[in-house]
Amino acid sequence: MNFIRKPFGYEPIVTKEDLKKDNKKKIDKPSDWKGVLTRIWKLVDEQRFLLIIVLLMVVASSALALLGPYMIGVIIDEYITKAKFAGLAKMIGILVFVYVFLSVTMYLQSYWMIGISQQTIYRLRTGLFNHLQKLPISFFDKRQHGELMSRMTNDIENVSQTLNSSFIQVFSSILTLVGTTVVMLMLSPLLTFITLTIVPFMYFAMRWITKRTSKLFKEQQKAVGDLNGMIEETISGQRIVKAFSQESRMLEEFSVKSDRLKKTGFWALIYSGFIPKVMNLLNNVSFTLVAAAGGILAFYGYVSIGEIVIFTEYARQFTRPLNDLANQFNTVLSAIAGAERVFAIIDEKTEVDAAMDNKNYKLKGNVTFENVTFQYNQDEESPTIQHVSFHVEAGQTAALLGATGAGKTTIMQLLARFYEVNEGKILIDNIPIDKLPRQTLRSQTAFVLQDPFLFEMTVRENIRYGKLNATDEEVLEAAKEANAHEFIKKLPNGYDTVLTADGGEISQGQKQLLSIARALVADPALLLLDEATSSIDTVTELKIQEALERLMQGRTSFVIAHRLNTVQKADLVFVMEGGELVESGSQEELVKQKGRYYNMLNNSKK
Ligand SMILES: Nc1ncnc2c1ncn2[C@@H]1O[C@H](COP(=O)(O)OP(=O)(O)OP(=O)(O)O)[C@@H](O)[C@H]1O
Repeated sequence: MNFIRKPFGYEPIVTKEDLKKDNKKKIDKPSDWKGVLTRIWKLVDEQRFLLIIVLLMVVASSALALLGPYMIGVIIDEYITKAKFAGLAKMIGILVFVYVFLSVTMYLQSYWMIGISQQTIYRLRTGLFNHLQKLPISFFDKRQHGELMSRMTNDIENVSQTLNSSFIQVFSSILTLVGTTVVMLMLSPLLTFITLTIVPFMYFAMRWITKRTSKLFKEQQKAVGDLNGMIEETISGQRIVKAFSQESRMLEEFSVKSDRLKKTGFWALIYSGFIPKVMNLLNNVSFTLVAAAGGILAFYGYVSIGEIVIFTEYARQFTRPLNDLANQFNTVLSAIAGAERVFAIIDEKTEVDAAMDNKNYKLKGNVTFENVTFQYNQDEESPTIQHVSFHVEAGQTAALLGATGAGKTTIMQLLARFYEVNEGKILIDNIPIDKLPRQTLRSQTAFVLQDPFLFEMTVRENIRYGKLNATDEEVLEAAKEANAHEFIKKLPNGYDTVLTADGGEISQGQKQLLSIARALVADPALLLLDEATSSIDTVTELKIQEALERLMQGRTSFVIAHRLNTVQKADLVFVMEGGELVESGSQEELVKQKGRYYNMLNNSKK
């Protein structure tokens, strides 16, 4: 049976069964909250002095919040009912001062706490980003980009929000609760008992509501995530949507998701809207009870009118921190869980270079593979690369051939030390690759990929990405050599044209030319090229060929070749099959062997 009835034609969202299930699952909880809190504390503790001031401010504001109502009671009993108007003005003056001072302390505590939390978050965020930069490619292989983005944004934001407000709120709520109870007990245990009778009702009412709202808010978040995912996909895949005339189907799908969001949003707001109303109702009941019981007690002389006023004020103050604590509980837990996920990434092992002896080594470019075997995942049945051995002299060009999935890209990735080999050795200039610091190796290696990645910055900066300290002249020179200068000149702002992310407004061929210019600026000893397969017009293709030939001159180059022309110009040809190097040698040697390369050659001529 559905739990929520159906006004306004909206379908019920939460059922009793859902709530039962949800109770079992519970919310996003950290597994080691003590460890996480200790680490957050270490970050916050860097600003210990400011933190102590904030805590003193919280103590001061909680005390002032207690003092205000107490003074009102005293003013009524000692001045108004006794008609002592002479000292009244002074007392009112002090009372005003107390409330002004209360506001000042509250403002200052949140001002300084926001400072502390922003500084803490800044360090956490920078630490996380810094760490991400040092993680091996294999780490990124295993994770979805969206998930990592969520760590960088949502989880960090969650921790930030909690530090901003929850820290002060939890501390001041506890102080207010304890302080109010103590003072109330001192004034009248009986009225205190009457005031506290409201607490269990409040607890059960809040539990009833939050059980439903937390489920609904989670549903709403999921619906928002689904909808955003779909919007992102539809916008980035707009060409495909249009090409396959899928607009109406996308619209239908969108309507379903959007409708789901409308319904969950409706119920989430309806239920959360109950909270202040129920609290208000219970407050008023408490107020009435205290006023009625207090009136009777006052009639018999057990309490004064001033004390009743103090009690009614305290009764009101009492419910707020209770409510705050209940609200903060889940927020704090989910922030700790978020922080735990952030710390889990920070604890991931980075790429460490054991040896730094060859830090300034200048590569010549002799490359040797000695019986190399490599596997991306240890649980896979057979290795991706098996017993591969070859030698390429400095300055030579080696063409890699083979069907899709044969392992050509993997050879390149191993050469850039994106992954470590499982067996065998890779030597560069006779130095084992793991004795060359990655930075030294990669700064002298350039990749030119089929679909080069361009950043959302100017053309000039995109080229300079290969060597950050390159002068404008060097960039210009590289662009000219890469045959890119002509088209760059025609862009709206020439070299200062800002490209959209991934160079959406320039052609595939032009992207290639830019990436060749980028490689030329870097002046690498080792070149790793993946020739474009996409059809590029003959003029651009010739330009690319010419630029590549210039780029390859005097450098050791590995080319995943898709054109016969490229293969024929190579000094060595490697044929890969199922992760093995099945043929290797010069053109002539392989033709003579009449093996796979020979067959490929004949097939391409047909
Ligand atoms: N990051 C990775 N994690 C796990 N397996 C991978 C990874 N990258 C590639 N592989 C697998 O390794 C094998 C070799 O892939 P590789 O990309 O080296 O082939 P390729 O010869 O370059 O193919 P293509 O010409 O299609 O690019 C494939 O079976 C592929 O699925």
